[in-house]
Amino acid sequence: MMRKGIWPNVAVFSSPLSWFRSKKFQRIEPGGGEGDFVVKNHAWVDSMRDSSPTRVSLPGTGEHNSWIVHHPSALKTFELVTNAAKGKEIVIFLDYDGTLSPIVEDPDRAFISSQMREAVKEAARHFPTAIISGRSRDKVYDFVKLPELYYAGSHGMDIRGPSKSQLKCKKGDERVPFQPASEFLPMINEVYRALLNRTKSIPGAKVENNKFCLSVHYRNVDEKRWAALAEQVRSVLSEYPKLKLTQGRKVLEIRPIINWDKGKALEYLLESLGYANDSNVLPIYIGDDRTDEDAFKVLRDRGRGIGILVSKVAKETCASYSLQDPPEVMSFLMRMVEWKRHTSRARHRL
Ligand SMILES: O=P(O)(O)OC[C@H]1O[C@H](O[C@H]2O[C@H](CO)[C@@H](O)[C@H](O)[C@H]2O)[C@H](O)[C@@H](O)[C@@H]1O
Repeated sequence: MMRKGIWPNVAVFSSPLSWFRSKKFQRIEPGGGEGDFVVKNHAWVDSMRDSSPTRVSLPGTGEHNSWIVHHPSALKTFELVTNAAKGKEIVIFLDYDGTLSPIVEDPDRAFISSQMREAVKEAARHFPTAIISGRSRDKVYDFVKLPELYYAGSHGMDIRGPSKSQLKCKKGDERVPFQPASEFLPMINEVYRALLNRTKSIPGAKVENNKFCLSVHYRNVDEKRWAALAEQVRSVLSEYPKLKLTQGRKVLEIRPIINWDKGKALEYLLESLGYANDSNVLPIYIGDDRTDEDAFKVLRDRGRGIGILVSKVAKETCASYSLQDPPEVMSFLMRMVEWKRHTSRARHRL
């Protein structure tokens, strides 16, 4: 199942379901010697190709059917969700790309629809709601434009609460962002410039500065040039042992080696909201990408909370439910709001 990867300490998997079987694939530590870069057999191309979920088992296949039994649709089994939510304070966590907005070719044009914005706005009127994204906090805010939300940008390394909200952060002034990787800012900017320079000759490559982390996109790079792009990234990173590489959907993500991820951000936000060890709270996390697995895992390990993977195809995941795509995420949010209104009205009638 598992093959030697392109990057030092990264595994490459022969089937998409095996992506998630080891955490090793997500944690790609730079700094390995030239010999660690396994160019032979083009294993690295497989790794980059595997980050696209189009090669996985599709609905209707046996593999998908058995997967859906273990990760049922959160819409089709909505009652299971509301049964778990009865009498609990719900907190909603949302990923951005692939969850609130569809995956598109140009990362700068991954707009949220006005209907989705409205659904998120309504959700935030009834439940504390946060967006946890790999993008910079400012960029995700520019897309979503809802001041009433919590935003965690740079994979949770830049967290800020709503400016005008009745929600109170227990950790003090919610308007001061929490930035556990602030010391890495100069290094990230330096690496951003180096990557811009080293990848400019590769048509379609795009380097995105997400403030405390960077993305190198290869969605629009001819597959024949992926090797060249990977080599440039590897070579830059080999000079920065305090940075590591992870992979998302046709993107190489570079970030500081600190013990912080979307799962830690979720815990931080729950604590800030005063729900640290509260058995009366039910966090719901919805996301589509590998980095969201850190948050799903936190919920699974706590034994409280609901993880929902956005995917049309079977993938190994720590989430317990699934939704197919952003339109289904929107329907789910609207049903949560409808359910909340209904239960509040019923309570008032008592
Ligand atoms: O945590 P997320 O909010 O899901 O951010 C993860 C990455 O999302 C963006 O890239 C992805 O979406 C793009 C637009 O649809 C797509 O073109 C790209 O191929 C995807 O990887 C964002 O641009 C990255 O910086 C984030 O790391």
